[in-house]
Amino acid sequence: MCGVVGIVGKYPVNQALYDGLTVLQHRGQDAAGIVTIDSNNTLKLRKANGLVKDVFEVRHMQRLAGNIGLGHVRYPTAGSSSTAEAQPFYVNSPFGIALAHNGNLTNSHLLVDDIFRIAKRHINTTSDSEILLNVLAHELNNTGVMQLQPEHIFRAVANVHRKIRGAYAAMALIIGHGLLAFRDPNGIRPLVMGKRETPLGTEYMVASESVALDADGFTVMRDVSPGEAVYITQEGELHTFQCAENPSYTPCIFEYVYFARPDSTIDNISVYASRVAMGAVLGEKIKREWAHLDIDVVIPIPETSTDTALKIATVLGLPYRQGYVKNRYIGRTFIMPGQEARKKSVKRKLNAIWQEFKGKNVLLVDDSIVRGTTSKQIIDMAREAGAKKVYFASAAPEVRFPNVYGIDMPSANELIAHGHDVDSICNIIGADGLIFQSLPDLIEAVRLGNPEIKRFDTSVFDGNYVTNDIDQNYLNRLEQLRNNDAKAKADVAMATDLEMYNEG
Ligand SMILES: O=P(O)(O)OC[C@H]1O[C@H](OP(=O)(O)OP(=O)(O)O)[C@H](O)[C@@H]1O
Ligand SMILES: NC(=O)CC[C@H](N)C(=O)O
Ligand SMILES: [Mg+2]
Repeated sequence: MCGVVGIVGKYPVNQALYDGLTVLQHRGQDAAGIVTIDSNNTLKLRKANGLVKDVFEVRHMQRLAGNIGLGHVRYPTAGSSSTAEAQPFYVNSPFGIALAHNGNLTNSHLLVDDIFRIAKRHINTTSDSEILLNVLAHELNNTGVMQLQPEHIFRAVANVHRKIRGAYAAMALIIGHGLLAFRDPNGIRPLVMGKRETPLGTEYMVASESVALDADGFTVMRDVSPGEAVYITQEGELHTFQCAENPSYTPCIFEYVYFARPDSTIDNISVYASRVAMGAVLGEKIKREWAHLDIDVVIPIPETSTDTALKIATVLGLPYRQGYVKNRYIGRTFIMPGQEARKKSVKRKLNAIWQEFKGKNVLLVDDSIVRGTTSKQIIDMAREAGAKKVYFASAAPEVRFPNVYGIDMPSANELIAHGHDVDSICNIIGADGLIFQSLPDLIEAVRLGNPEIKRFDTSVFDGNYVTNDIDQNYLNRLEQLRNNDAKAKADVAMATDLEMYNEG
């Protein structure tokens, strides 16, 4: 998952972009970048590996001049983790365009050849986002005009929709024009727009999550619709248009389970309320199926599961205790790039308060069990702290299928639930009992917030991919490209291609 933010303002936007990225940090911890257009119509870019606070020093911020810009935090799902694939990407023709992308294209392997043959465009990295930028650039070029009008831009986006598949919430700065943002026709990844009034006029902002708008004092106008494009000219005129032929509203349900911040509202659904609702339905299931168990206390696994766990405790009429303390200086473990890093970080990140465990039957609650890295270690910790019995509940169903839309779960074999039933997962993680939310219950909990959404992308749970273009061959290829070994090799290889991107 990545986070994107773009602003067309009346004042310098560097600080607001930085602040927006800081509150989207949970969506990507590997790299960050900002690009602005200054008063000479020059793009100013800074991107590097690392957290937002480490990537941008004062000298970089001073360089990022201008009233219009965009930013990105990266969690790689294609290519490597190297700086060369940090975003935004840039192409000089037509006009000068810089692009940032959240999501993952599912036909990028088919597009590279076409781009070279038809558009004579060279792709220098293995990032799907560089491909997306070049497809967009080619379509903008094909309009044949020097000064693009909104209809030219929207026609270009319509053609991009026709050519690319997969998930994309993307935004581009076009020199001499403005900021363009668009969302894939299934609305898999989130995108929201807002505005802020100033003495010099209205400023607009588009971002992955509403929390970025809150942080910058923008009010939410609405979500960008699946397939829709939003174009804000450099002068601050807003244009929107539905560019997809057959849009469908099928957002990724995993945003609500894990990715998004609870204080965000995505597609009119409060992430926080959806997590509480997940606790309500799972609490009822536990009541029905585990009535015979003697649970003393409900303990969340910080951070994401806390809202769900509190609700479960309320439904069960049991105490809720913060039995684990989270080290606030360690990031999210799941979105770390390699399994070794993830494993090591769990113990550095979480520590048990033994008094909450000693002699008790505890029910641990997590939002999801994906590779089982967290649950296994956390259960060991509970036992070491003296727990008598350790039961485990997951607010999401078993994750059995790879994700192809911007979450880095490329290989079914890395998933603990792949090929295992609940009893054997329970054995592997070492729990005395394990219960999962059912998929219909999860969907119901999230849909409560917006019943107009008829379907979510639930592919990691049921293997039904909303873009209808994923077959076993695709999944095999993905697995080969992105299993742990392949990723490590790609990182080493790309690291030697970097120098051209490495401006200080
Ligand atoms: O089964 P696994 O492969 O371990 O993945 C699932 C775990 O990873 C995430 O936590 P993370 O530490 O990333 O973030 P959080 O602090 O937001 O919960 C998630 O909340 C689960 O705890
Ligand atoms: N998680 C994402 O949205 C990743 C975006 C893009 N596919 C990349 O790897 O950079
Ligand atoms: Mg967690």
